[in-house]
Amino acid sequence: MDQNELKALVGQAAVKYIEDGMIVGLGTGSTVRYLVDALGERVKNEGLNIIGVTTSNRTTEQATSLGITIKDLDEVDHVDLTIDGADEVDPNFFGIKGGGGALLWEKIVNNASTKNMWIVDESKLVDQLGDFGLPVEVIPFGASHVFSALEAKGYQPEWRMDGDQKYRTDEGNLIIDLRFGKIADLEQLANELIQMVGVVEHGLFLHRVDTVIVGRQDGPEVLGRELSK
Ligand SMILES: O=C(CO)[C@H](O)[C@H](O)COP(=O)(O)O
Repeated sequence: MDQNELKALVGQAAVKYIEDGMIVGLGTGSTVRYLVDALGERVKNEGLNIIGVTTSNRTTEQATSLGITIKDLDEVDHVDLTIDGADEVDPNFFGIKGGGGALLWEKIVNNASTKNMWIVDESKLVDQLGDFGLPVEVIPFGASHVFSALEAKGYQPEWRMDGDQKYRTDEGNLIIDLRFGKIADLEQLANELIQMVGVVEHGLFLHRVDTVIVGRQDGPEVLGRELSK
């Protein structure tokens, strides 16, 4: 199986954890696209009655086109289960997210959710986080000063680009990718970044996930707390 087939495999495995009546957080990315396709099938064929809360405008567009009911996070009082992708996952289920630029809404929906599941192909599993790079979302006002401060710390920042323009998140913010390789102290870096004025969020997701479904050549492997299905 190639990487896309492994992504499809975990998307289809994860949809089985969605139960009638749930409020479901829907992540962003190419792996989650397969999940949303499979969820659309269940809504259409089984009459599954769920409410989705999305983490990006992209996911909202896909889900609504498939007949999935979507509400804003502020219209619901809780989220039962959020299923999202990730860019790197370590043995503690700590991860890096934001490769698709949706890290801020993803972290907010994750935080509102009773249970969180990640779906990844096996290439995303690493011993130590960092080689992917670490996305940091900053507000546009004064962003070059945040960039310079990150440069001065030796974090090798790069602007996330969209063609010849700086990439804009759904929230209208900018993303700076840090490229300094493996991260020695995750908690320390997470605290340091979130305290920088102008930084809105970073892509380190620590202590945030219960279950990871990994797409392997011999089938999906469920790691961590098995959620009922
Ligand atoms: O964090 C994300 C978007 O902000 C994605 O979940 C992450 O980039 C994984 O994407 P993909 O499933 O396309 O590999």
